Amino acid sequence: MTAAASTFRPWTPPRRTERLSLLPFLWQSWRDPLAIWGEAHFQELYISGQSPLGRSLVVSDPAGVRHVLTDSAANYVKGDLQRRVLGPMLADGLLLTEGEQWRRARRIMAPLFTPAHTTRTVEAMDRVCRRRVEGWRLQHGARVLNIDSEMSGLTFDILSATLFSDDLDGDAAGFEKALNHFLAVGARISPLDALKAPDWIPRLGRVASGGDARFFKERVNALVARRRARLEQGDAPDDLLTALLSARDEEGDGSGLSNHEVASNILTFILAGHETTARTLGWTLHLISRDRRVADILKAEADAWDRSAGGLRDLIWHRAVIEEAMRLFPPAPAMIRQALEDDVIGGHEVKAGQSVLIAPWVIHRHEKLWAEPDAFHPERFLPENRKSIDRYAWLPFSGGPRICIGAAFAMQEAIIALAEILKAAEVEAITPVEPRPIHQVTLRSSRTMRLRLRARRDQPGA
Ligand code: HEM
Repeated sequence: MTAAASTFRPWTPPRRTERLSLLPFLWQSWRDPLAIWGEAHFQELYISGQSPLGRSLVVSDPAGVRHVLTDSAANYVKGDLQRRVLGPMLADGLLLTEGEQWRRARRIMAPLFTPAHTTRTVEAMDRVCRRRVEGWRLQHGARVLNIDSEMSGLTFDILSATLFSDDLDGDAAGFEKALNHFLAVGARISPLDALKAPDWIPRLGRVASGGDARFFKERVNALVARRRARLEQGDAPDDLLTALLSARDEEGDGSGLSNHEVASNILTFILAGHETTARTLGWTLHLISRDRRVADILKAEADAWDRSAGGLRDLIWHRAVIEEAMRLFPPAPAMIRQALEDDVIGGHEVKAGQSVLIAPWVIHRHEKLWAEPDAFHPERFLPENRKSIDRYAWLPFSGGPRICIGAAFAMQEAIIALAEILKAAEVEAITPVEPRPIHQVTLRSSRTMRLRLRARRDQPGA
């Protein structure tokens, strides 16, 4: 690392030094699972033990992670917990299905998310980003923005424009409200889930958020039905929804996705795609607001970008800063897998049915895997340094066959959004108190993140 490298260290939650007994464990799992991690998790590559959830193995060794996610992926399923938490919304979408149902849907959808296919959306993404930045009217003075809601609105608008040509009934604000309520109330790990209580015992959070799930389902079902009708009339727009409805399982029996499958996947894209990218942008802007040197490098790079798809390749600092932000603040902080059969991972026995935890939050800040793990050093991800990072030590998008299908889409979107913001604005902190991460399905800020955006005065003609 160069002498001039940044040394900003974002606020890091305190780490436990003692074991949690059952009740505090259940309380923390519900309130904020980040508080469960202890000092040892960031020092040991395997932690096996009897947790209140039963026997589990926390795997942070890149070789062990590779074993679970890739080499022996067929032996590890997602398990009940994720399905119980997200099932009410996403039951038959790609994120939660398993076996042949998942394989067939992934085969059909994979060609729509390749980097080459994603490049076709650059212009639409850029249009949406410019519209949002112009809407801030920075020329009339600096503005303090609610970054959480601005970034959620932005990534929702991008999905809406690129996936379904803005054809979804209802405004972004309505969706954001329902989504926030669902994440804050419905999608928590209920102590009853953790204790594997039967489904007929109602979970309060899920009952309270039933309206959110209905709101989403009704809108998306109507969208799919409308589009199917337009396809039959021959006037459907050329976007991802049309592609989803037209795609066929060429390697299989040639059939397509049902309306229900398409609706479940649109909901999955909205939930898995817009919230994660919004949080990535929020944490990235927070880091930039605290590091003037990095901000200056990014502004120069953004100014040089001609808004072309080809020019995105030159935004190497943009990519590096976003990747470093996702290392420090992984939008999906933990993944759970359940072993189907007995196995051994890195010398540790795993019994059939046992849970295996892979936590990017822990792996990305592990003392054995990173130099200065809690410091913001985007240089790590510059092309000349990146090759020394183990593929399985940096997993914001997971790995193996169940790797995020939207990874190229999300990176492209985040880079464009950041470049458009920095072409126009300085990003400034408004208080020395930093936002604190909390794990609520995604890694969010425990209090609303606010930053000041000021029109840049150093641009030609400013
Ligand atoms: C920064 C943004 C994003 C992050 C950090 C992220 C992260 C992840 C992770 C970690 C997984 C694996 C979950 C697991 O194995 O338990 C995943 C899966 C998935 N993601 Fe993303 N994601 C992002 C953006 C997107 C976008 C933009 C889309 C769609 C437009 C998307 C759609 C999906 C889908 C459908 C899956 C399930 C894939 C499968 O199981 O085959 N994600 N994502």
